[in-house]
Amino acid sequence: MYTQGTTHLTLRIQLVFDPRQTSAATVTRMFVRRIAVVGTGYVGLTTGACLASLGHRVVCADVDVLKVSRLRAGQVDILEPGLTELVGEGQAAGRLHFTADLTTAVADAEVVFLCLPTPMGAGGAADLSAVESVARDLREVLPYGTVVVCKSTVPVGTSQRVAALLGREDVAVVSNPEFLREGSAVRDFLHPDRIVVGSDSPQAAERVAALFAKLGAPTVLMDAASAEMVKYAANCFLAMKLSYVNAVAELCELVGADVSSVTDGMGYDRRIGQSFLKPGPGWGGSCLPKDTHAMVQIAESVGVDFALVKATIDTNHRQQRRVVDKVRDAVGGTLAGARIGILGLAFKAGTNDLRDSPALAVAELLAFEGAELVAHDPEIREPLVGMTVVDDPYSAVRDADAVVLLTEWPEFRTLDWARVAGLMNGVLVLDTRNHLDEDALRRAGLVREGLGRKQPAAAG
Ligand SMILES: NC(=O)c1ccc[n+]([C@@H]2O[C@H](COP(=O)([O-])OP(=O)(O)OC[C@H]3O[C@@H](n4cnc5c(N)ncnc54)[C@H](O)[C@@H]3O)[C@@H](O)[C@H]2O)c1
Ligand SMILES: O=c1ccn([C@@H]2O[C@H](COP(=O)(O)OP(=O)(O)O[C@H]3O[C@H](CO)[C@@H](O)[C@H](O)[C@H]3O)[C@@H](O)[C@H]2O)c(=O)[nH]1
Repeated sequence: MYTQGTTHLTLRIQLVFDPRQTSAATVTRMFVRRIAVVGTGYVGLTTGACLASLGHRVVCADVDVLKVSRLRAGQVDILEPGLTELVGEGQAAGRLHFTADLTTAVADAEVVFLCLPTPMGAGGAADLSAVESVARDLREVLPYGTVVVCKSTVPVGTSQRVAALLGREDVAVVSNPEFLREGSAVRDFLHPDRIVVGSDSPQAAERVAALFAKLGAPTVLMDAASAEMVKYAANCFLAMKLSYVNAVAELCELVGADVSSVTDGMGYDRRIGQSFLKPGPGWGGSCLPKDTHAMVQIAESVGVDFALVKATIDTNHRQQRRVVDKVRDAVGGTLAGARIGILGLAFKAGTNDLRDSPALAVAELLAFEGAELVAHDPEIREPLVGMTVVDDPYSAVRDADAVVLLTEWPEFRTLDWARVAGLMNGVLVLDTRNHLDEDALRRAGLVREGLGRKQPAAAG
C-alpha cells in the first residue's frame, strides 16, 4: 500500500510494482539495486544486511577501520538478534561487502544511504558534522545519477543542505527516516509499521520506495521537510507518552491507585494503545534524549517555545531524581556511605548500549550523594566510573543496604531471592521497572517496592 497526497504519484507507483503484470526476470531487474551504506552502526549495519537479504548488492563503508575488519570477518559487536546471521548470509551470497574507503563503496552505487551519527551538539541541537563531511566527500566521487538517502535523524532542511554540499544537479537527495528500535533492529527493519520516503523529486522517492517493495509495508511518500519532521514528531510523542505515564505513576502512589491497572484500563482504548505505557526510571537511549532536545532547538530556531517537549524532558529528569529519593528513604535518609546494589545498566533490556542510559543517570546521582555502588548487567562487562561492575548479580547485592533494579532483564525475575536476602545487609529491593514477582521476594523476607502503587508499609 502506498499513500501520498498526489494521486498521480500513487498511481505510478502502483503500476511500477503490480507483480501480476510483471515477469519474474523484470521483477528481479527492477528490485535488485547496487547500494552503498555509509556508517555501520545500529542503523547502517542493519540497513545494509537487511537490504542484502532482500536481494540487493550492498557495500557498507565506515571510518572505523577496526570495525570494518571485524565485520569483514563476520564479527558484529552490537547485540542485535539475527544481525550476525544476516551479515554472514549476505557475505556468503556475495551480496554484502565492507570497506573503510568511501570512494570504493560508492564506485558503482545507484543509491547511497547515509546512516551517520547525529548526536546532541552544543545547546541540544543535532550535530550534523558527520553527515555534512560525508556529503562534501561524496561530491567528487558519486557516479552520475545516484540517489543519496539520508536515514540519519536530521532536522528539517538537512536534505537541502546535503544537496547543496553535494552540488550535483544529477544527484537527488531523499529523506528516509528509520524507526527501528535497538534490540529488535532486524525485526523492525524487515517488518516496519511504515516506511517514510520524502523528497522534492518524485522520481527519486519512487526509486527509494522501490528498494523496500518486497517488505509490503505501508509506504508514505511526502516532501523532504515533512519526512524529516516525522521522525522528530514520532520520537517526541513516544517520549511524551513515557513522561506522562511516569507522572501518572507518581500520582497513583499518592492517591492509592495502581498504575498497572490504570495503564491496562487506558491501553484498551485503541486511540491510546497498550504499548509504551510502562513506568520506569526515566526513558533513555541513543535517540529519545537527543531527539527531544533537538526538537526544542528546531522550535526555537523558528521562534517557538515548545513547552510540551520541554516538560517531557523535565519530567524525565524528575523521574530519575524520584528513584534516588526512594533509595535514600530506604537507607534511612542519607546515601553517604550506603552500599547500593544495582541490577541493570543498559538503557533497556535486550541491548548492550549504554548511551544515555537512565540507569547510569540514576547511578551518577546516587554516587554524587556518596553511595557506594556495585552493579551487574548481563551484557555489560566494561569498567564504569563511579561504580564497581561485577560479573554476577549475587556479587552486586552482597552487603547492600538496598538494591535497585534499573533494567528489566528477564533473568532478574528468576534470581534466588533467598540467596539475595542472605547476602544483603538491608531488605529493600526497589523495582523501577515493575518487573519482579512481589510474592517471591516477600517469601524470601525482602521488601519489593515498585513504581506507581502505594506501598503496603505506608498504607494505612
Ligand atoms: N540507534 C537507533 O536505534 C536508531 C534508530 C533510528 C534512527 N537512528 C538514527 O540513525 C543515525 C545513526 O545512528 P546509529 O545508532 O546507527 O549510530 P552509531 O553510532 O551506532 O553508528 C554510526 C556509525 O557511523 C560511523 N561513522 C561516523 N562518522 C563517519 C564518517 N565520516 N564516514 C563513515 N562512517 C562514519 C561510526 O564509526 C559508526 O560506526 C542517527 O542519526 C540516529 O539518530 C538511530
Ligand atoms: O513502556 C516503555 C517503553 C520504553 N521505555 C523506555 O524508553 C526508552 C526508549 O525505549 P525504545 O523506544 O524501545 O528504545 P530505542 O531503541 O531508543 O527506540 C526509540 O528510538 C529509535 C531511534 O530514533 C526509534 O527509531 C524507535 O522507533 C524508538 O522507539 C528506554 O529507556 C526504555 O526503557 C519505558 O520506560 N517504558
